[in-house]
Amino acid sequence: MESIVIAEDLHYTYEDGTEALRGIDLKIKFGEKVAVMGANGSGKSTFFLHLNGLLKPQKGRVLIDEEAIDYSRKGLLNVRKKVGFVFQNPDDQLFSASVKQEISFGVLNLGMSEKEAERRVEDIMRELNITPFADKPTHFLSGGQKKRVAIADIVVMAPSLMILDEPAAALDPRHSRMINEIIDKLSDKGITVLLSTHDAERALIWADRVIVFHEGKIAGEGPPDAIFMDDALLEKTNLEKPAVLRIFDTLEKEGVLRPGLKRPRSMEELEHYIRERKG
Ligand SMILES: Nc1ncnc2c1ncn2[C@@H]1O[C@H](COP(=O)(O)OP(=O)(O)OP(=O)(O)O)[C@@H](O)[C@H]1O
Repeated sequence: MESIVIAEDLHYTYEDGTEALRGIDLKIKFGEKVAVMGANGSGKSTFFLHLNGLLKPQKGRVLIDEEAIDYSRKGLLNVRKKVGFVFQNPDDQLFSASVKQEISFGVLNLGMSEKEAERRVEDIMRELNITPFADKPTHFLSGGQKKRVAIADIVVMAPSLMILDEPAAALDPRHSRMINEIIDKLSDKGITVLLSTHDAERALIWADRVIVFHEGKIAGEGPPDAIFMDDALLEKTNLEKPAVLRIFDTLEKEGVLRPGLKRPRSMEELEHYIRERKG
């Protein structure tokens, strides 16, 4: 089985007449790291809500693990075991009294023994550096701590696919770094990760594939270095070219770097090219 997600011709219009999705066709492979980009209101969140059955397409269909979503109660439970969704705002997700109760809630409902559930919860809390505030009420946590708990809440359920809606939004640089490291660990565990972000630099470094939403459709998709060199696409969809590619472009055009070098994904790679040239 190679696709964890198949979306076929998804259409969705909200009650007030907003056409949020206007024909989305997409496949996501197991283990892929996918960044979903696009302006505010382009349909990213609406699309995500279709992948765990929170919204049902008005036209088209979604297959998870190559099976069409069954929207019965039992079918949705089955989908939600496979697809974990981390909301943009943790306050929409966290509702238990303490951090530990919050993270335990879902696993206890999976029907495993209390001992096994406890072990999983302890492991995840250690891994995500949550143990020091395990007994705190969730509403007293800082934004960065809440975000980690919201992620732990989902990882503990061992989903095949994790969807994160702007995971680093509103976090300071240290906490964004922490979240990025956690996301790397998810991929290392073999979890397919789909995230929305406005951070082009991060998408360039991290993603296997970037998918660009525009007015409820997919305006472009491909490896990040190709997407971010497509000036017409960037212009149309209001995306910024990452600084590292802008500088690389200029250095190449000005003859500072020899032509034909592979496009760098990070400032470190670009620095390496510049140093190599001197030496
Ligand atoms: N509950 C709702 N009722 C009516 N319209 C909605 C609702 N939720 C979203 N929309 C509209 O649907 C369109 C797509 O919104 P969506 O939240 O999917 O975009 P997005 O790409 O995730 O945006 P952002 O980057 O701001 O999170 C927008 O025009 C939005 O105003």
